[in-house]
Amino acid sequence: MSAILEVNGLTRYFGGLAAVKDVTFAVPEGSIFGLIGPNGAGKTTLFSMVAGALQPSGGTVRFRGRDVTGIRPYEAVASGIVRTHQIVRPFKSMTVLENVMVATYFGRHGATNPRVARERAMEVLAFVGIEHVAGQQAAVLPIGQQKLLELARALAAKPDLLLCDEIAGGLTDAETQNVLGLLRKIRERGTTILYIEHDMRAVMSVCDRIVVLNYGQKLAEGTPAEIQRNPAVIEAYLGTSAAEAG
Ligand SMILES: Nc1ncnc2c1ncn2[C@@H]1O[C@H](COP(=O)(O)OP(=O)(O)OP(=O)(O)O)[C@@H](O)[C@H]1O
Repeated sequence: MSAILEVNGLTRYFGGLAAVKDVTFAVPEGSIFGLIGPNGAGKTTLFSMVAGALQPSGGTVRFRGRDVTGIRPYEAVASGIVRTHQIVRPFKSMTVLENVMVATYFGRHGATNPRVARERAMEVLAFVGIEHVAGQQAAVLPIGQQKLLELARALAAKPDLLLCDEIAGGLTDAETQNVLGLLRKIRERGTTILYIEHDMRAVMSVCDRIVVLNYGQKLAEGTPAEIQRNPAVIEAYLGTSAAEAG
């Protein structure tokens, strides 16, 4: 299977701190690819560089073989790279439907008029299962539905590569299972997913392959089974929880 995304030697400094340092991996097209690591490991920084929100200090990002290092966020979306945010940020005074309609105008094959935008937005809301709250104000949704709205907004831009940042954070077990089912369906429809998640059970159950970051560097890469028995990964996580407990 060919790689849709290749990051090579990707590096980002904040002052003297290397938040991401010399990270290299390739994401196979059509996979769910996990990005995990203890707090502060550099996951969101790496995501932001792929999404064009943050300039790398070094290294390259290639998407479908094309060098997209340092592109602007709108260029990333236009080329098919779309992210969700860990902290969801809907337009709060707009309805759920309006929030998704806005997103349909962006991305490849963007909507060209309100009728198309509305139709497409309703389709996406039905896909994630919140079409029944389409007319509600986004601000009043409970967290579970806010996360689904965040996912719907990203999908409305028709990504080829969906960057999914802790979509299961703060959800109940049942809500998490629902979201994981949606990620699998999204993969079935041909969209590749790069997935940051703290919930280990979620990551292990849904990912085809996983990269582990620690202190900004790649610590390990492999299948969920390989990662679960990797001594360096176990130590990084136990070390973190021991430090937190202390
Ligand atoms: N804008 C910034 N300015 C300065 N330092 C930053 C900035 N963004 C991130 N950092 C630092 O870079 C490191 C990596 O942070 P990052 O948010 O990428 O980690 P993470 O793995 O996503 O963490 P978490 O799991 O807690 O979300 C941390 O030490 C963080 O404090």
